Amino acid sequence: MSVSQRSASRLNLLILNFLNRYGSYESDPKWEIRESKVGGLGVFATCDIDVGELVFIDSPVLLGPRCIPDCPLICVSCFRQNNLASCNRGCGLPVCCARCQDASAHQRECKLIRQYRSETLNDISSDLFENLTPIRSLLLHPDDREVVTSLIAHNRDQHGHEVTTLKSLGFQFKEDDEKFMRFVCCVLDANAFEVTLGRENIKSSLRGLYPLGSLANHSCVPNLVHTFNHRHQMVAKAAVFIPKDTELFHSYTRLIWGTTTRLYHLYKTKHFVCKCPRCQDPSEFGTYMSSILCKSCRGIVSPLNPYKSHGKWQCRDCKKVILGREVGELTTLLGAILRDIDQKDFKFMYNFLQGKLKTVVPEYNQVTVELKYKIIWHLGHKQGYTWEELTIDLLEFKESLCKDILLLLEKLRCGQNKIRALLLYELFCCIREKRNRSKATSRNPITNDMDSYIKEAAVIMEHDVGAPEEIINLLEHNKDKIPV
Ligand SMILES: C[S@@+](CC[C@H](N)C(=O)[O-])C[C@H]1O[C@@H](n2cnc3c(N)ncnc32)[C@H](O)[C@@H]1O
Repeated sequence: MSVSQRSASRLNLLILNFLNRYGSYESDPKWEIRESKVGGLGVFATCDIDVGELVFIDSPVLLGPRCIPDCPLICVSCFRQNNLASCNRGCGLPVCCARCQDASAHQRECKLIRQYRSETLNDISSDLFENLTPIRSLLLHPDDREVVTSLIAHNRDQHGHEVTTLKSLGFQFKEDDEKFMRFVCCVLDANAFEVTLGRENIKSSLRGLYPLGSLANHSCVPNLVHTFNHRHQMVAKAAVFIPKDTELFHSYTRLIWGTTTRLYHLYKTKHFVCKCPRCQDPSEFGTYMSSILCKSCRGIVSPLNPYKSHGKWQCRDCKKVILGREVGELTTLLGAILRDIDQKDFKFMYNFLQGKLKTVVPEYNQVTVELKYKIIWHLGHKQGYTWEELTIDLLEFKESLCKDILLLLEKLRCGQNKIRALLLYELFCCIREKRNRSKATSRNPITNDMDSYIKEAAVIMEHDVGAPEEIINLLEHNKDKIPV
């Protein structure tokens, strides 16, 4: 499709037909594709949408492994991780059983691979596995090909390297196929989502191209929350109340990153400068997530202009001005310590959080927030710190960290997002553990908020294949009791 044909009305028709083909068609959709003020086309609400309400369900037009170094291997048919062996027809892709090996979709890609690379492989090729998704695009039905061709593509040098890797593995593609695959790589880089697989012991995830999902633009104050269900469909719900005619936004970055990091990440990966209300506010809605503390008076130092992180930063209290370079150096140093921390023990994390960090950055600085997040996932989960092993003090410490980050998310106007759901569940587990112990020692129960925490978590994570098992069971067995 040429650029001039890329009109909103054409895209509406294409996407509706696509959803129809894949069984997620709605007779009265709550969305419409229109020209966006932020960039190109976007998706808009055609009616008021309540918080938590379903906005759309989208199917992947293309789904396959992610192209990241050392991506954990999974079966290319069923995406499971167990009993992997190389396909015995010699394509070099991992499959888990004869049924997956004989699945028609795999047979087609296997044949194509053997056609394009004469050498047969007896072992699994992880290079081929990581670069399989563009090969899959050659097998698209012409109608789906038209959908892919209608999506925007990034055209910088960094995109399309997957095809170069495949050629270095001995693939000799027809010219048209190579051109199309390179284009698809550029479309994937502009639009693809990371798709969670959900099984708790699977570390891998997929790369999926969701036509409707990908037409929604980005905001760091998103009004959509999306999850993936067991059929790998994207389920988009309203994270906040969305009035009619409002543009629908996902977040393409992590919500608990500060503005400097988010802007850099969005520019590097998606090549645009976000102008959302959070990015424009030097205080980030009063959270000061990118800020540091003033060396002179311990006041909060924030950028005069968030879009010039290397420009001038000023202390809110003593008004002293410093250069962004100084802030950058401290943030880089703290970031490096944080990255290293996985190997260190809990005591180190605890002392760093309660000690040094408090003297150099404000309480919601992104490094502090990331460290608190790490500690939350350490306590109750890691060896030596399982729920039963935690002291009451540690349970209460974890509880306070969960509440702290939930408050931050509220300040950031995030609504019903996935981090909120996970934190609510962790909070529920803390309080349940405390209650169980107080029962054992016949003291009175401490609190009874726990039911509301798990219920809200369940409402947010409905349709989420990555939800904790207890939430999935709750949704399956107590449907009537949960106000979904
Ligand atoms: C997944 S696409 C979104 C749909 C796109 N607007 C279109 O017309 O197809 C991502 C691209 O949209 C643009 N975009 C998304 N959010 C944006 C924003 N907040 N500000 C500016 N451009 C944005 C950028 O070009 C980005 O690379």
